[in-house]
Amino acid sequence: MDGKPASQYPSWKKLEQLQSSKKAKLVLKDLFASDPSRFDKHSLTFKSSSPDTEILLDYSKNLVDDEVLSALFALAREANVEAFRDAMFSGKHINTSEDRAVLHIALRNPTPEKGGFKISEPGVSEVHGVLNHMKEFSDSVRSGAWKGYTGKSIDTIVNIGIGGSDLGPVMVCEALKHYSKRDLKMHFVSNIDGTDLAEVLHSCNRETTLFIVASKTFTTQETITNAESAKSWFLETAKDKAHVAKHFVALSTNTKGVTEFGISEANMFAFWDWVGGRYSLWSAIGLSICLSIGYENFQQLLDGAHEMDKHFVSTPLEKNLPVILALVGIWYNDFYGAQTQALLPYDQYMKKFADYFQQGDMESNGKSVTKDGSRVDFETGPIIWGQSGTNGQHAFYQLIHQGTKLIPCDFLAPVETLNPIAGGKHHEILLSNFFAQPEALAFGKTEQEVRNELGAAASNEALVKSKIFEGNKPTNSIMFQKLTPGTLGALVAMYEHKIHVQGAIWGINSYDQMGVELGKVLAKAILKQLGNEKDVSGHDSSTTGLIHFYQKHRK
Ligand SMILES: O=P(O)(O)OC[C@H]1O[C@@H](O)[C@@H](O)[C@@H](O)[C@@H]1O
Repeated sequence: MDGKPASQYPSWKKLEQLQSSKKAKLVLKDLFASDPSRFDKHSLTFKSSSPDTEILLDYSKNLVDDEVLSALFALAREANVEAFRDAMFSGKHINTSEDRAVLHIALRNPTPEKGGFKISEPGVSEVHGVLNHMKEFSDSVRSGAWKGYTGKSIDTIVNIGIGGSDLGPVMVCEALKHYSKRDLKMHFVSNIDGTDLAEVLHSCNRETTLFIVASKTFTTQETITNAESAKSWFLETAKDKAHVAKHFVALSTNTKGVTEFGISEANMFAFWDWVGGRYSLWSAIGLSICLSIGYENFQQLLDGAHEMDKHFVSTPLEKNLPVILALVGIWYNDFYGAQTQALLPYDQYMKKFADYFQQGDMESNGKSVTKDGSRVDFETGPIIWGQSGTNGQHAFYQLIHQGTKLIPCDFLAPVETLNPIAGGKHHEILLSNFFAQPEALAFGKTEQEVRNELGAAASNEALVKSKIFEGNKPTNSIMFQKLTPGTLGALVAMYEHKIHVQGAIWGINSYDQMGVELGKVLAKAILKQLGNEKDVSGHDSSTTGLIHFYQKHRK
């Protein structure tokens, strides 16, 4: 909690010993054979009544036994995970490098009278006022009452933002498309590459398009440049700058930047410096989500997340879903040398889930010094990747099954589909794959099984070897009833807290992102030198050569 390197905890040493002494014994086939109640022992259900949500976490297919699990829970206790969690929830400035509280949990917190957590930090009491503003505004746009500069209703939303000001809204709008207003087109522009904006503008009508400029700092080069270009495009026909107010709104913590851009404060939706970009979808940054699915559904998303917050705060570590995910993740990341973690949702609506948590996890825990500035002597955040099933099966699962790398995987699926087409046939096939993959990964196929299958062809030794599945590949399986806003909120919060717990154990600051700065600074300096070959200075020969090549060949 105080930045002590994790490798100094007694249980860390114990886990190292367990890994080397037990590795050969931690074989899923044997663990399941010797304990018929393994699933019952190592699966948990999260339930919440508001909104109605149930999530099953089956972590029985992990390379753990009771001794390993108890050492992992001991590690969490030695690292003061509970105290660190409580420090976050009470508004302590756990983002030490920036001296900030970390309070995305306050964004989905009901008022204390309605049972919310008591948090005293400037801004927290304003949360519900901003939510009301978001409700009023989104209701008015969705009902058609909000008119563009020629008196027509809005039929197209363009969210301009990048990183946390893009990925959360994109992921949630995609995940909850089933609940969306289908006649309101949603677009997201993030890249500074002009192609991103240009392609979106092709399908927009200036009279009926609303631009949301989403930027916590309102200084991000990509977003401000895209927003300026969108404004110029709009003014090509709207002409009068006064019309901007009907077509541009801002989501930001920077009132000055917003008003200087030409958006009035009345059209600004505020949030606060204690909301990290990658934790901001619950804040005003979620306005595009409200517009797409309506405020009631957005509120359900927040409520689902809050229910998971309550679970995280009040459940003993041994029954705590985010804690268990974090600990088994650490087991592979730090003791088995696993470099990555795959997120594999068997729900097409969740196709952006892994992309979203690439930022969520990798920007949070991609750190190599602890909070007190020591270089870590262990591995921190994993590489997060994945895509929706079954597409991944026909692309990269080969490597997970038979490659040389250990890839712990989380499989996620709904019991019920939102699109039961062909009498539910698609969903049954989808789920049969969801059940089959972790089974195949865990139990594999032996040489003998391959020989029996091949019959006479088993004389081809190379063929036999190529068909063996070693198995013993660890997975978590997560099932939920169906993808409702509340369930999605709970799932996202579960992974947020997983990241928090891992960061706490590693002693790193999960809430700053210094690693994104250097490239930005260098790009600004280089931009000034691009005009003239003679201005290019201060670089290595490779960078200079590349810039000169560009300058020589540009038209
Ligand atoms: O929301 P703004 O301030 O434009 O930042 C957008 C993104 O910028 C990046 O450099 C990171 O720092 C992200 O965490 C952040 O989400």
